[in-house]
Amino acid sequence: MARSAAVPEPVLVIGAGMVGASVGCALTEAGFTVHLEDAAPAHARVAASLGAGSAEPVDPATVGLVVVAVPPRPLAGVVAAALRRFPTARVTDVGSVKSRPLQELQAAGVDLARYVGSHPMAGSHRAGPVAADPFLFLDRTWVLCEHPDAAPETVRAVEALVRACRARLVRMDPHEHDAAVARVSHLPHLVAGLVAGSLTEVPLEQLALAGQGVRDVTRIAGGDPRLWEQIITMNADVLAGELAALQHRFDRLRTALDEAGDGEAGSLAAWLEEGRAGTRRIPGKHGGAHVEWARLVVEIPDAPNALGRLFTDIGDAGLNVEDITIEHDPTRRVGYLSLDVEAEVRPTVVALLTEAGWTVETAD
Ligand SMILES: NC(=O)c1ccc[n+]([C@@H]2O[C@H](COP(=O)([O-])OP(=O)(O)OC[C@H]3O[C@@H](n4cnc5c(N)ncnc54)[C@H](O)[C@@H]3O)[C@@H](O)[C@H]2O)c1
Ligand SMILES: O=C(O)C(=O)C[C@]1(C(=O)O)C=C[C@@H](O)C=C1
Repeated sequence: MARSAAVPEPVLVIGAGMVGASVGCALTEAGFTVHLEDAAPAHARVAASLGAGSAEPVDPATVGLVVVAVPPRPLAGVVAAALRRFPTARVTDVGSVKSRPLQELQAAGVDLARYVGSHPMAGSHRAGPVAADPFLFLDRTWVLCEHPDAAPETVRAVEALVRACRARLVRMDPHEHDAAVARVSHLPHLVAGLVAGSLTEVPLEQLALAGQGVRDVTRIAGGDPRLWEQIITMNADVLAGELAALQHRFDRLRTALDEAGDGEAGSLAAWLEEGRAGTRRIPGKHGGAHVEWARLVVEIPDAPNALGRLFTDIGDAGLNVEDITIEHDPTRRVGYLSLDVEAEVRPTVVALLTEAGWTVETAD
């Protein structure tokens, strides 16, 4: 992988957990020298063994960039200490909340010329270095939250970090950032927790029916409660307003349900339609507009290289497949490959594959 210029080296990642170790892996993969430090030294060692950098101490005078990837509560203290310990290094952090840590640093009178906060909008419900992924940030948004005291070279160093991790840079004021993540990250996490929490009271024989729907809605609720308690607490003021708006939606749902029970399904249909409209507003890949995928299922004979032939046929036709899943028929010696393609090209794909001799089932 080619090195992108201007990430000041060596880089020191403080907090070698899921995000820190992923930053280390991405930078190491891009050819940069990375050192790792963690309050739990075993985390730094595990991250190093996974290719995130070196767990050996670094000469403080040489450090070019410090990436602080610790939980939100200790974050400002760790940033302040890093500015003292590494006198020529630029410092950033990847914390999920941006206003409170900045306020804490400003209140402590820290000189912030060498610090600017940032936040990669990529993560996982898993914690610790074992969840590290060098491609975590690939084509994901990474928010840079500038403040008036940040020196231009500091901003440039963090821009270079984002580029080296192959993410897409977005600039936002810290307050604006916290308002946005309250809506697109923190509130969704709380709502997932509401649904998942209610599952603790569902009998096991009912849970046995769980399909993909409930898994999709609850996955993020599996995140580390110790981390999320800190994220939510540090953005609690903004979230209070979001919860009030949600309560209003909830009340509308109650009324719509009562009306539906009385044979008047109009407002329930409108409520559901609004939900669907919301899903369509979420940007698609590469930050582009939402794209509606259409699914088709191809029967794959249990024969040598059947999958290879299918992908050759798809590739020869110049078609782009967005996602695939494979299921095996329990009774016949065939498998079923589900292909997600752009809705508008589905008829073309069906026609081409049928012509090439494949048995294609469509949902219609
Ligand atoms: N989890 C996500 O999806 C996600 C995504 C983007 C940003 N973030 C942010 O990234 C940061 C790290 O989150 P994570 O998911 O990697 O958590 P994690 O629990 O996987 O890792 C945190 C690491 O920090 C270490 N640590 C804690 N206090 C420390 C201290 N004072 N000094 C040095 N090391 C310390 C822990 O031992 C742990 O290894 C948080 O601020 C979080 O808000 C998380
Ligand atoms: O994918 C997940 O598991 C996440 O929750 C990642 C997620 C998000 O809400 O998108 C969570 C918190 C972070 O601050 C950034 C990213």
